[in-house]
Amino acid sequence: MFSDNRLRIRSELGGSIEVVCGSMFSGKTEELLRRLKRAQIAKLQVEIFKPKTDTRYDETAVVSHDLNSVQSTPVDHSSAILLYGSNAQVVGIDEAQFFDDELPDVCVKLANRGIRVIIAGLDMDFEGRPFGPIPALMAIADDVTKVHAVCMKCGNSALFSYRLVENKNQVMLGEKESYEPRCRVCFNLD
Ligand SMILES: Nc1ncnc2c1ncn2[C@@H]1O[C@H](COP(=O)(O)OP(=O)(O)O)[C@@H](O)[C@H]1O
Ligand SMILES: Cc1cn([C@H]2C[C@H](O)[C@@H](COP(=O)(O)O)O2)c(=O)[nH]c1=O
Ligand SMILES: [Zn+2]
Repeated sequence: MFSDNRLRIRSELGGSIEVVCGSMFSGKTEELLRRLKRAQIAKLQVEIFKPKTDTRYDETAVVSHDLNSVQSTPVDHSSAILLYGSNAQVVGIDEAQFFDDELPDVCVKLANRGIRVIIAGLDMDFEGRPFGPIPALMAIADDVTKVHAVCMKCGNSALFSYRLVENKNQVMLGEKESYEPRCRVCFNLD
């Protein structure tokens, strides 16, 4: 399991960028919430953001598939995080794949101010293509954690999000009715 001790010490010195990525249902939001909860227990000032467009479970809260949740600030552009996150010691960002291409620069600015930035998002879309700013964030991160779901076809480790409905738009909000996690073999079956 990821240990945040090393990064916590580093963040006191100069901030850091952590990325939690993987397929849908792989536990990205749970892992983000776990790290943020530990920061809150440590009495650090925590601010959480998500894209305004992500209204799937709730307009404002970040909610995991197991319905654990925490209040957040929905923003329509990554630059707003610089403004609203200015007093934070730890900034959490969920569903980061939906943000604009300025998000990596915003995260670097926050980290350079001494802030620990924890980002969760899909690394690949339903076609297995890199999704939004996540690949660029992975490149500049201090630490990248790739989590895996369970393949709904065979039970192996899943890294892809298979879309069950006919829709070719890259962005299509949904959950179990529209997507299932699959391993590489099962993702390429049909
Ligand atoms: N196929 C699956 N593989 C793993 N976890 C699953 C699966 N289907 C449902 N879950 C549930 O989803 C939870 C993870 O939810 P969440 O953290 O919101 O994932 P993510 O943010 O990566 O989509 C798991 O703890 C588990 O209870
Ligand atoms: C693969 C894929 C997913 N989405 C959407 C579907 C969900 O609303 C979110 C992912 O949420 P999770 O917390 O990771 O389960 O993204 C999409 O718009 N396009 C895609 O290709
Ligand atoms: Zn499989």
